[in-house]
Amino acid sequence: MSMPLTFESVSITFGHGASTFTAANAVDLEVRPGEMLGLVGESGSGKSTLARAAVGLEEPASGRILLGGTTISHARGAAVRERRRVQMIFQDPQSCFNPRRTIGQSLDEALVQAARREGDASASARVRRTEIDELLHAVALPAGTAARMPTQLSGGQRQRVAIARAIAARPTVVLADEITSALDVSVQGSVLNLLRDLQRELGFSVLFISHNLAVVRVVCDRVAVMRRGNLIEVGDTLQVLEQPREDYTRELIAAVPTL
Ligand SMILES: Nc1ncnc2c1ncn2[C@@H]1O[C@H](COP(=O)(O)OP(=O)(O)OP(=O)(O)O)[C@@H](O)[C@H]1O
Repeated sequence: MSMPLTFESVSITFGHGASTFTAANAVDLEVRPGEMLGLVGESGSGKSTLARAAVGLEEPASGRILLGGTTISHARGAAVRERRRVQMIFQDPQSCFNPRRTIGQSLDEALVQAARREGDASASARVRRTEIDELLHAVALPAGTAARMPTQLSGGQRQRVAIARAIAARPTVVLADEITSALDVSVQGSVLNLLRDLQRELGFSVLFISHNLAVVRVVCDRVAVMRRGNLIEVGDTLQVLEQPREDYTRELIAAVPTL
């Protein structure tokens, strides 16, 4: 199902009173159906915080986040199930798996949740086992991976499983937060290609958070630039990277020798 993910004047703060820190300041941003939108900006500019709010890990102090017509920030009940159409993949794939569950159990849980949300009768365990094999195949891992524990996998393998789990949730939007920066350079490209191939095949949109402007240039349709909690520029990738409107964007680009 293709729907935009919309941030409407979203502010996110940490702390209280005089020590209140604004990590996101009235951000308006739309991730359009099917696109790959890059989100760039220096460390601490609020990129992760914004993404985390879309999956309920932070709560906006004001503004709201919508998926299609449904408000998914401050979500309760049915809206929480809707929000699972937004899936986040983190930099460190180690931390987001239950260490006591096999990979197969984690994928199974995502399949069951998605089936419930869609109102499908949850398929039998045998059918789900086949689906798990297919998911692992889609991310180029052997079926035997299902029986393994997260700690028994390499970083690159775990990140493939994280992608498989996101896909199992039948996502409308995938938030990819620095998903290759903890990986060995030799496997970064294959994980990125995998995400892009699956996006094309399944049609979800991606918010691609990255410090690597060279990669953003290759994979993203549009780019949004954040600075100190403010969204300062958004546009087509080539326009933003070749004819930036903001000095800050120009400085960001100048700091990357490979461009
Ligand atoms: N739980 C928290 N409590 C207090 N401050 C926080 C918390 N989470 C984030 N921040 C602050 O909010 C700001 C934005 O952080 P965020 O992680 O969103 O930045 P980022 O742009 O994703 O940075 P990076 O590129 O380094 O990941 C930072 O100054 C950070 O210190």
